[in-house]
Amino acid sequence: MKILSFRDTGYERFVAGLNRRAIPGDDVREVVGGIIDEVSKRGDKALVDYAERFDRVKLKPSELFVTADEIAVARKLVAPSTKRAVAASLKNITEFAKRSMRKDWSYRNAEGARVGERFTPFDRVGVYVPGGKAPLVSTALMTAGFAKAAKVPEVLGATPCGPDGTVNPELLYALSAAGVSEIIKVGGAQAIAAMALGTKTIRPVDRIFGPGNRFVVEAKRQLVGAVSIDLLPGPSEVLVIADKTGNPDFIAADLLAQAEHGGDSVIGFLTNSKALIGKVERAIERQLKTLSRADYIREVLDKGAFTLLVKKFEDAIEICNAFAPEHLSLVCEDENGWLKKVRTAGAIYLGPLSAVAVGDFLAGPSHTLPTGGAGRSFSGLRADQFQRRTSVVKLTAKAVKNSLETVEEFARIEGLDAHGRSVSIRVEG
Ligand SMILES: NC(=O)c1ccc[n+]([C@@H]2O[C@H](COP(=O)([O-])OP(=O)(O)OC[C@H]3O[C@@H](n4cnc5c(N)ncnc54)[C@H](O)[C@@H]3O)[C@@H](O)[C@H]2O)c1
Ligand SMILES: [Zn+2]
Repeated sequence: MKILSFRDTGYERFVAGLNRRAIPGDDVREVVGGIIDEVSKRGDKALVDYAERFDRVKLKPSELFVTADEIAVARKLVAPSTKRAVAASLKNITEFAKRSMRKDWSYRNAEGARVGERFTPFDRVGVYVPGGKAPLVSTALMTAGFAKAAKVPEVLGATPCGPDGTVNPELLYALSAAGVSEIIKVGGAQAIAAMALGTKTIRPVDRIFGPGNRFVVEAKRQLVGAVSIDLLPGPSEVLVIADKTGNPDFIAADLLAQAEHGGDSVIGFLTNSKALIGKVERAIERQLKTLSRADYIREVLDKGAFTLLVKKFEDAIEICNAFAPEHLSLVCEDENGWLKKVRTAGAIYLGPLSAVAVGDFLAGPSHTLPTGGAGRSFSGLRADQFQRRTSVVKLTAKAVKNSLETVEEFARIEGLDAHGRSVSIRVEG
């Protein structure tokens, strides 16, 4: 793990580099552009070819969908303890979603017109669940669970299948428990293209949700316009900010948990306590010995982890706001005071006991969060993103009359006579 102190040369440059913009590289942009093009021209045939190339599976176009039988088998295979865990997580998700959903409202404006907003669920959405490295059961819930809470009638799930053509039964169970109506065994950028553009067998959706690797994220970005999207949730990251009160064992555990997410993970630890850095390092070494994937985690830490000794605690908060971490663990005295100063983090875990993993699986807010600096411009996935918004305007005779003078003035300036007339005619009549 890289360790830098504010006294070191290179510190300023490193910190400046943490002020990121989520701009994809040329290579990913081109690869994904090509995939979208192929799917739009060759539809299901392209999906079958990419499944063979990237997921090493031979499928026929008729085998792209998970069958009702496969779901039924998954339901039987899944252990009661898994069913309980899925239910516990869905319960919190549903309650959290209910509270963040937008509600219809109206009021009378200055001229006496009734104006308001109406919210209706999207008709058909797509939910991508990554499947490249692990069956992300929790991600199925943290996306589709919100669609269900918002009462979206049609939810198309997409996830890559294994070389034997099957999808992990726990994942199938979770998708079905979260109310997904159809599931395609398609991964990567090609899945996003298929959901956005449609193919012979796959009907297109109105909006696409869910995280993925850089190919998935880039496909969502390129297809905005054909569909809308939730956000750009890519490879996971954590920033831990602690003062001298930080518990080194807990901090080490969170950093190791984050590293477990894999190759592209970014893991940062910021503190104004030099003593804590040494303690956390030793705790990491101690805990690594007890973990089954120690070698792998060590590699991820070497590649993506950094520790910074900042001069003042507020420097850490400033770096955090520039970095816009997906997850922030904030452990310090006066945590509520410092909390107010954090603006760009996707999700904040407050205090020593708030393990990020509880948010990953259970707490209620979606773990689908902006990464790569996108937290400056996007928020995490929310239930109200599954609602389409429409405004409603209703005029009474009095409101038309009261509106006339202002409308006529705008109509005159903009040279739109017919607009003025369409209102005056209602007053005269
Ligand atoms: N930000 C969040 O909220 C959040 C939540 C969960 C997961 N994630 C992230 O999602 C990611 C999941 O990644 P993953 O790879 O395991 O699964 P994935 O399903 O996103 O990607 C697998 C697919 O990528 C495509 N692919 C692989 N190599 C390719 C190549 N060279 N060219 C073109 N396409 C290629 C293949 O089609 C494959 O099916 C992780 O980085 C994880 O951190 C983020
Ligand atoms: Zn995690």
